[in-house]
Amino acid sequence: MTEILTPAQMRATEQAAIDSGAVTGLALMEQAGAATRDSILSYWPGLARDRAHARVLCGPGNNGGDGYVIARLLMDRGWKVQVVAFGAPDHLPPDARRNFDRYEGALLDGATAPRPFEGDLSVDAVFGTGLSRPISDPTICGWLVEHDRFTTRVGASVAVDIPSGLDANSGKVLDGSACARSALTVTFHRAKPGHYLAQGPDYCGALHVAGIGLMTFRLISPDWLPDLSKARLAHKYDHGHALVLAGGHGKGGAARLCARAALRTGAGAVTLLCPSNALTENASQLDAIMLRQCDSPEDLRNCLADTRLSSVCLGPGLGLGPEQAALVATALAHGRGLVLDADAITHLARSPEMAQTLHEGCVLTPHAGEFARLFPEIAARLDAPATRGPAYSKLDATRDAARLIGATVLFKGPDTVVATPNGQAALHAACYDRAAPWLATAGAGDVLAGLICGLLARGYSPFHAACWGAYLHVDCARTFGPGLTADDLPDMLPRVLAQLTVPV
Ligand SMILES: NC(=O)C1=CN([C@@H]2O[C@H](COP(=O)(O)OP(=O)(O)OC[C@H]3O[C@@H](n4cnc5c(N)ncnc54)[C@H](OP(=O)(O)O)[C@@H]3O)[C@@H](O)[C@H]2O)[C@@H](O)CC1
Ligand SMILES: [K+]
Repeated sequence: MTEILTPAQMRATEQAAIDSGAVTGLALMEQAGAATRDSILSYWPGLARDRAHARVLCGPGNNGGDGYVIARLLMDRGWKVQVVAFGAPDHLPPDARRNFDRYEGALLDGATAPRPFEGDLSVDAVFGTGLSRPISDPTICGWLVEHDRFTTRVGASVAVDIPSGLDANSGKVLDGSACARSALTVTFHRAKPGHYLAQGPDYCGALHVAGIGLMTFRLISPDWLPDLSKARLAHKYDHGHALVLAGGHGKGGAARLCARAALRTGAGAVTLLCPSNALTENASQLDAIMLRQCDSPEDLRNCLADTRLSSVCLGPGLGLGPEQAALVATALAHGRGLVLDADAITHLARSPEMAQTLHEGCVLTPHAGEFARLFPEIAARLDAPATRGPAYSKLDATRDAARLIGATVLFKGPDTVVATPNGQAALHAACYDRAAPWLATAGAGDVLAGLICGLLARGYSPFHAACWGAYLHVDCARTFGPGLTADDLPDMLPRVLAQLTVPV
């Protein structure tokens, strides 16, 4: 089911997120602008290559504010940009005014700017969901006619949130109003009824719905999982290559469990890296998983130089010495999709400098004890008795932790919560018909880290890899049932995936 929101519901959602402190209006506006830029670049790859010339029509409200962000972000990519501004800057709402001030490109007055525009892309950021009456101002009407003609003449045109003049609630052009067609409309968080009703589709062209980091908590459920089938004609490296670091001699079990899980998710290849003293032990227990020696950060750097490597997992059985701390620091410096579990989390808790190098490609998978070591204040707040409602929840704590540390956090437990630095969050509760008590077994966490690493290798985002890893983990446990040990979990994946993929 795809949810749509009326403009009033959307405003309430934005306001609730802002009031909760999860996000600021300015951050939402930045995300809206960035999402529009990304849609433009993916919809017209030719323009992305050529560093095109864009014109942005900016209105007197926050829709105009989005326009100033888009103008700045396109300029940052080397585009030539001009803004045609409507309304006095002093009357812009605060967030739009901040973005007006941050834009340093050409600024033309609507009354005097030349037209027609001979560039490559026209952006309509005149009015969005705040349209309250028909557009009758002759200057604005003239520019909307110009944008509409550009759509016919040139083709590459974008409406920000909704075509100006179209009512987002009904899809009707307000009586007597000007309204401009675009080739592409980029709306935020959820589509609105007006994108689908009445004249809406004729004016919108194509419709992109883009996330802007609005805090939505969702339950991780099978209807949300993608089809995890492998592409029919793809090469093994098209499905990614995961790297798992193992500890020394006699400590390799956890990393092998992790690597086997990563390979079973469908990653094209998995390599286990271990010190030379553990090569024989690992070689005797691995076949489909490749093995490579790593005795120093230099060895790891050499390995990471292979651009086919798409994700890395560190932590299970890794070890807590300074040599292993250096490996964690080296992996972090490489900026790839990275799962940090177990001992890697302890290294992060010991070194605030290292924690500062976490980036958005990282997923941390702490259990309660590790979470408390890494986020002592947040954990104390979560553990305090709930004396008043609404009480501080594991959802709140995970979201705060992710924002604080700048990486996706999966806070393990029977109630597993996943959150990203921008406030996205999801919950997988292994209770009711998803109860999996047999999952409380040694090594189960290593398998979870491997599932996430495998999904990251396949190209899923940190948030989705973590959410879907949590789901698959519980499904594997439930499929096996009583008597489960961690080694059984990866072997359950074929049956679980068969239920979730479309047969070829
Ligand atoms: N809220 C958020 O956090 C986020 C919001 N976002 C963005 O904000 C948009 C909503 O912004 P908004 O509410 O400021 O409304 P917007 O569409 O810019 O217009 C309002 C202005 O236009 C004026 N006006 C209206 N009709 C008119 C007419 N016919 N002729 C002339 N003037 C007219 C109106 O004047 P007033 O009615 O007050 O006299 C007011 O000055 C939304 O679509 C999305 O793009 C994103 O950044 C994500 C975060
Ligand atoms: K618009």
